[in-house]
Amino acid sequence: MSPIASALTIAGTDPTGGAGIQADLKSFQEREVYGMSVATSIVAQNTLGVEDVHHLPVPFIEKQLHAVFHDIAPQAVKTGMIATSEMMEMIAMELKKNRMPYVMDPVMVAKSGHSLMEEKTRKTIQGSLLPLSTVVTPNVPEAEILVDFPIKDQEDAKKAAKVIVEDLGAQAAVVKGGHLPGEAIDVLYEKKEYHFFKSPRTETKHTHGTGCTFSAVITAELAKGKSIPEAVKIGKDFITAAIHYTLGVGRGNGPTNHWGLRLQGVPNNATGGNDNE
Ligand SMILES: Nc1ncnc2c1ncn2[C@@H]1O[C@H](COP(=O)(O)OP(=O)(O)O)[C@@H](O)[C@H]1O
Ligand SMILES: Cc1ncc(COP(=O)(O)OP(=O)(O)O)c(N)n1
Repeated sequence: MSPIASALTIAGTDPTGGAGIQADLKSFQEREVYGMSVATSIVAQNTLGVEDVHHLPVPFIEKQLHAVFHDIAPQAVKTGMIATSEMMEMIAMELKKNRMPYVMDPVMVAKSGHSLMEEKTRKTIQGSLLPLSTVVTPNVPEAEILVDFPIKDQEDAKKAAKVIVEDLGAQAAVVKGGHLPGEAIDVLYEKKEYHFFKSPRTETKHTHGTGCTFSAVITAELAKGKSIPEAVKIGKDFITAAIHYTLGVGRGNGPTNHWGLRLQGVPNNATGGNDNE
């Protein structure tokens, strides 16, 4: 029997289940990867926005990491919301001791506009976690902060992905295109090559946690031994379906449908979810 692939998410929480470690665990499960999670910050949020944030003490986050690493070794790890430099530096130390494929989703601001990363931490990321990362998955606003220039179109996105790899030290970078107009096109730069992942844009407000879900699926696929382009392709297909087959829950920006990919080809979407045709 082949060993069970397992993945670890190190991120904040979302009690309504659409983002953070809750979304990551749903994504791991959908990809048949055993999911584990370490909480960094407890976030009181829903589809309408963020009410409050409680950062866990760094030693307690470290204890959670040791509890995982001393018992069930993950084959891949991702980080999501890491709010403070102190958290980031401790996590970087732990990831240096436990080397494995590492996806960094540089969560900085929630879709509601609430900051999820302290201002000074935005620069810490470049000297700590970014050089350790196998794949970095910034959206356009996050990429603009990392590379310190505006990203207005696909050419800028290509330039940013290349800078994140060649100047900032990531092994690969995906600059996601959800915040740019037109089709949803993500640009991957890896091994001096570009790969483009394109999907029609679904006109919907229910895109809460799209970045979390996308990066979690990439993590799950890397845990199963897929190449970076293969993992990103599956992540793209997964998030495209998750947005398309929206659940329509929540009074604000609702979550995506983590079983959306299973609905493709199912007549009348027998297992729930609305078809965003
Ligand atoms: N309305 C949409 N329709 C289809 N795909 C989308 C849509 N919005 C975002 N995506 C895709 O979802 C993923 C997340 O992208 P993006 O929204 O840019 O990141 P984030 O969720 O971190 O802000 C990317 O693969 C992007 O192409
Ligand atoms: C705990 C936590 N992590 C990440 C997010 C970001 O989700 P969202 O606000 O939907 O923004 P995207 O990055 O997915 O566009 C969050 N809200 N909470």
